[in-house]
Amino acid sequence: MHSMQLTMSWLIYPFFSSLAFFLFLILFQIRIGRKKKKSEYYSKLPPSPPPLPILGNLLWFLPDFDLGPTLRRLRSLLGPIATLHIPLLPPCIFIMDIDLAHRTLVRHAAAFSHRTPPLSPGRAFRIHAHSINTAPYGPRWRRLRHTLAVDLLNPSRLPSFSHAHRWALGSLVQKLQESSGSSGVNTVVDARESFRFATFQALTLICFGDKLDDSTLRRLNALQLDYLSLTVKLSAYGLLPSVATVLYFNRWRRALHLSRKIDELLFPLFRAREQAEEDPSFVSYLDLLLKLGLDDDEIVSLCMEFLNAGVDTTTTTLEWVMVHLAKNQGIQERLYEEIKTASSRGGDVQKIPYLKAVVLEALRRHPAAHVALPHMAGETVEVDGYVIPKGAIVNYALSEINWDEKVWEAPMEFRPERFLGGGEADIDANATLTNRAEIKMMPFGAGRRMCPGGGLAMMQVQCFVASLISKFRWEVAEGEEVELEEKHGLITTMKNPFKARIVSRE
Ligand code: HEM
Repeated sequence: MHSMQLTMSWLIYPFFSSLAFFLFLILFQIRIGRKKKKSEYYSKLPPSPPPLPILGNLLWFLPDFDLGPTLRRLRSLLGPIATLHIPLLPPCIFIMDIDLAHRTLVRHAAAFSHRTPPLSPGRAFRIHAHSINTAPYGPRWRRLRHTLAVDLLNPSRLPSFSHAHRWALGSLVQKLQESSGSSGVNTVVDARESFRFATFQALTLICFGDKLDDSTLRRLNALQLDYLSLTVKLSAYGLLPSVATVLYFNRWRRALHLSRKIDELLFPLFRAREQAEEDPSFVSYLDLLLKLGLDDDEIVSLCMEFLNAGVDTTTTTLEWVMVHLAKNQGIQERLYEEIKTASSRGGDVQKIPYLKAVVLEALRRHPAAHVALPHMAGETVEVDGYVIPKGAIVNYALSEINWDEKVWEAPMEFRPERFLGGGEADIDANATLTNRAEIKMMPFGAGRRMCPGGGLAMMQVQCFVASLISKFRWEVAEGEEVELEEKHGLITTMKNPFKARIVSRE
């Protein structure tokens, strides 16, 4: 009897919840339909594939909601600006061209610097509730962003974080050396896991100001990973929070539990830092946040955003650089020689143009985010004869921009030389990361909402690559194929993690 009841509840529960969901969809569609008819703007929206009744263009995301192929099809069918109609959402505009991206994000900055409202305000999601990326465009966002982008991460302060990179690299290199045999050869290294932990370690020091002990680091790392994977699973909250709470009650409870565990770990760090003596040579993110008069919930949210936004994006960029260096031994040897020469002359390795070019090329070829965080039009704007109405969701397809054949020769090839003098990106490497008129790619976005951590990420990846190349020769593990296939999630990663063979150079 018990098992029968259980089976029935499993059958009935999804049936009624799906029925409720579709009824809601139909009612909502009718409501949107009425509004659309009223609005003259809808006839002037950027082109869209013919929408189906109720489902709109939802089928464009099938079979697996993989945005990469969807954007490519959309661009080849409709050109550099297109609309997709998704049930329950305002029109979703996709911009897939550098010039259009620049005109909207930089020239019409005030209109396009808004964000869509955060997923859900519930307790379980408060970690996302107070962050910079979800903050509405306005004075609070400006104050928080200034704290991160200017007070903490302005270029003149970046060198003060070099001890964080040295600390993390020390552990990483030791781990790699220990795992290599007496011959100095390590057959297979699961690069992603080691890189991720080292990146996480460095960012925790910049964030919290103290070197966390190994057990705290590992606990926080595990909680952060759990929280990120739940965030993906709970993305349905963006559409229908109340339905999602019922459908995914267990996940919602887990998010609540995780969020409490994170508090238990972080609150004592906050109290300890409040008591610590100030060190003018190194100010952490937490030091700055504590001075803003925010409450603990807000500080947890901002610290977790720092880690969530920084760790996996930086790790995946580092992984792609190392994959290409292992695959292209010529590029690796040239880089090694340049690093050796600069070090022997006592020069700053970070300033080697070829090193920067290699990292920029990895960011161009494999942007960690194929689409920037969604922007929202804060006012109605006309672009190239189309109307982007107030409230529309505006998405920037960074991968399509970075791989545009009109801008880049053989865009799918890995050619760091593009970023050197005389190369096709005929602006110096730094300029590609600023708001200059002549941007050719935008792995960090552009305009007022551009990634505030770009400089730190560049510095960290360059520093890690220089050290890893100086200590070891990186090869593709025997019998392993290097596939450049990508997997889309919160960020885009390598589909099959990189298995490397490393040989000590010492
Ligand atoms: C390779 C590493 C990174 C990449 C590729 C990357 C990329 C991006 C992109 C594409 C955006 C969205 C821009 C837009 O919406 O127009 C963004 C936003 C953001 N990133 Fe990064 N990021 C990286 C590292 C970091 C790091 C290290 C931090 C923190 C220290 C960080 C913090 C943020 C924040 C707070 C935002 C939201 C900005 C706002 O809404 O005003 N990112 N990032």
